Amino acid sequence: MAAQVQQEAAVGPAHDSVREREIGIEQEHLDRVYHRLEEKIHEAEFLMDDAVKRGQVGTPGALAERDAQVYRAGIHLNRLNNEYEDFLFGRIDLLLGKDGEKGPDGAYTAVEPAEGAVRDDATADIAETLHIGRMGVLDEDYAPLVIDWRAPAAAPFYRSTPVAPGRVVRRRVIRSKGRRVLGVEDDLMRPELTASLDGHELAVVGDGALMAALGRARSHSMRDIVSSIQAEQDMVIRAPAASVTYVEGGPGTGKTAVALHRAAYLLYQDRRRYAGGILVVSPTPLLVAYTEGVLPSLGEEGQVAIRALGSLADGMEATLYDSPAAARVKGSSRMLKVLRKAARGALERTDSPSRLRVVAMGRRLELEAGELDRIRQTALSGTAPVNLLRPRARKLLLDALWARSGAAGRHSDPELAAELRSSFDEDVTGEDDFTAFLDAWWPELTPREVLTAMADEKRLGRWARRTLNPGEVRRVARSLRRDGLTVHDVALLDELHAILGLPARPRKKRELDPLDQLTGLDELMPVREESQRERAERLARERTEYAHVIVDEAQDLTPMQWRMVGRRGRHATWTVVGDPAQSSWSDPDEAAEAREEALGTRPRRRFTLTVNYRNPSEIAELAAKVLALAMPGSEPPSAVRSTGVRPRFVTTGDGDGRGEDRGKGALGRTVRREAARLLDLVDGTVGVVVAMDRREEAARWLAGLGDRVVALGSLEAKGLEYDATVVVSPAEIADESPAGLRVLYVALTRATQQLTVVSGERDEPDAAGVPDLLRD
Ligand SMILES: Nc1ncnc2c1ncn2[C@@H]1O[C@H](COP(=O)(O)OP(=O)(O)OP(=O)(O)O)[C@@H](O)[C@H]1O
Repeated sequence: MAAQVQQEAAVGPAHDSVREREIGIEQEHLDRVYHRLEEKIHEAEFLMDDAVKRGQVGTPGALAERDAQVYRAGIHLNRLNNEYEDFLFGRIDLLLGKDGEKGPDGAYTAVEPAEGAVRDDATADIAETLHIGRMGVLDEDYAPLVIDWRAPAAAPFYRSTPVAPGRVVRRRVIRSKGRRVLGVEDDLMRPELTASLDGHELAVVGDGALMAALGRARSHSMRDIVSSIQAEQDMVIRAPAASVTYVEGGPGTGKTAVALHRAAYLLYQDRRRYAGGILVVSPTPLLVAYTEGVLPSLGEEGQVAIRALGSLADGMEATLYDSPAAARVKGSSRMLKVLRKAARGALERTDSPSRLRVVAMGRRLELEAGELDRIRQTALSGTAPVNLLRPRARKLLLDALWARSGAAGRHSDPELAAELRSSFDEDVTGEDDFTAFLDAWWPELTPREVLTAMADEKRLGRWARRTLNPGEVRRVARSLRRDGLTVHDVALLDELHAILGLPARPRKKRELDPLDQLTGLDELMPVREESQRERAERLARERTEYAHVIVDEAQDLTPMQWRMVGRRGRHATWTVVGDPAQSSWSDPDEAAEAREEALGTRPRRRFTLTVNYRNPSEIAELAAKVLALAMPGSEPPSAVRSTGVRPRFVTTGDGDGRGEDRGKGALGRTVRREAARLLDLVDGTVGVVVAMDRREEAARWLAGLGDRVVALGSLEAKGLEYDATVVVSPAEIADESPAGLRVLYVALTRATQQLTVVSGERDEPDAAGVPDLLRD
């Protein structure tokens, strides 16, 4: 709601000369900021040069000094070389604060105005002006030229509203590119006041920065929202990192944007604590690619790993999808029982030896199949990791052979008996036959081997008895016989990794670097052989646990995926963002249970986001009809703007359909024509969303239309957005799976400007082309 209130409060078109003057004022400030930055660059370059010279001395003292200098200079250079758009983007003009105390960033700390700051005749003086930007800059007297957007002093820029203005009189968004100020947009938080700054009345320019941001064309990369974060979003971004922060909100409420800004905020707050890494879990590689530019634009990348669910486990990169029926079984927590049995059962391979023969102390000893089986079962009792049980199995084999040898009763003196036994063990284990037997009979299993064994329907049927029904066994076994890994296989492999207890892979030896001793700070260094990105990648590969875990689109994680993610944040704090109404998982209750288990007993702090910043109201209203079917009684978020353009409905039919184009291939031709039409109407991207098994076909329909348009399966559309979308056959999408209506709700909420719905016959369109599912 905050956004709407602010929009109404914006004061309309100011005179052009006022606008020019205000832009000039901000330009002067930006010039000062750059001047100061240049001084810092010179200082940094000097420090770097000097440090290199000192480094040549080579004494330990000089080395430590060099480290500290290089480190400080590196921070400056690294940041200054990243000249982002909107380096400086905000300004607040404030009334005198209550207590007149200043915080470490040089700004007054009071949130509320001092008594008497507003005079009886509703006039007031501006006592403090703060500029907000991507990083803090102090002038030569340590007064703030720019406040970092994450600093406490910047909070009123985001939090202040006309209902609760605090000290803020005017909130200004400044648009700049490099060194040039392009525009300013003001919101008055205290419109009833006549406020003066340096003896002049405060000017008000523009008609709303938020609307300008929302109306911008979309590209294939998400933009940061640092200059227009809304109050309810800011509450989430700055929530303390204790325990679990849980955020719900409908489509387009900014959950993904908020989650990413929160990562940047947490790093700013406590960089040392988050040296342990922040993991952002995303549902698809497409969403990872879409969002991965946001953190670098906020000046953060080294410590944050954004991973798709299919790439979360070591070295895997799964992009294939299972059929909904197979996915439903593979994602279910029932698989845990099956995997435990499979991990044990997979020890019995077709080439497993059925007898053990050794010669010890001059005697030929033998263990038969029955005895070996019994030993295996004894060794496997309990829940210890299978690969770690090999020493126990080895010991049991030796016990059995010892019993066969008849030597057990030979000595009554315990010391002599122990000596004899130990030389017996040495004798046996020194034999190549014994080692070869052990390797074949108790091989060290890998998760892949076990998963491959599960592709055998008969064996899987045995391991899944009383857990899965025969139809489910068939589906899982068949899906595992396919080439390539599916996204759901990755969670199974990760679980098997835990069940088997593979010894950790030896870490690659790294050269000793004295800079590494500056824990958690070294990723800021620019002058290194390894780039920040490479380092982040390497750390992410080596890292198995994180200090903070952010789960995006949390409603979609299956129980098995929750277990996988949970293992990466056993000692972490969490931010979990999602929308139950968009869940593509068939059994939300089962997933909720697994989520609760992964998050443990940590206290939860809950937030709800209520404003849809993506869809115009015309599209949001249509989507709400599907929401009412998918989750009766749930409230859609309220759309913040309207475009006046209603969704367009087009019918078609292969064969003898009722659409304009009825011949064979009519659907493809129609979709292509509609996509081309939208490409003409919008400047940015167009997404064509189809049922999952039409993906390849749809890519062919769009061939040659250029890279502003993409074809997507319904599940791939998750979290993404486009200027315009074509949703193809709502009925096909809804019928795909038990969660089909919720998936359709996702598909219908991807557009920022225009939506076209193309129906086939299955959609039963009415005379106006509106499909059955989208009618009142
Ligand atoms: N305060 C804001 N200022 C400007 N743009 C915003 C703001 N909040 C959100 N947006 C924009 O709205 C769009 C939707 O945001 P986002 O993708 O984070 O929503 P979401 O809640 O994750 O949606 P979904 O549930 O559909 O995935 C994005 O383009 C985002 O940049």
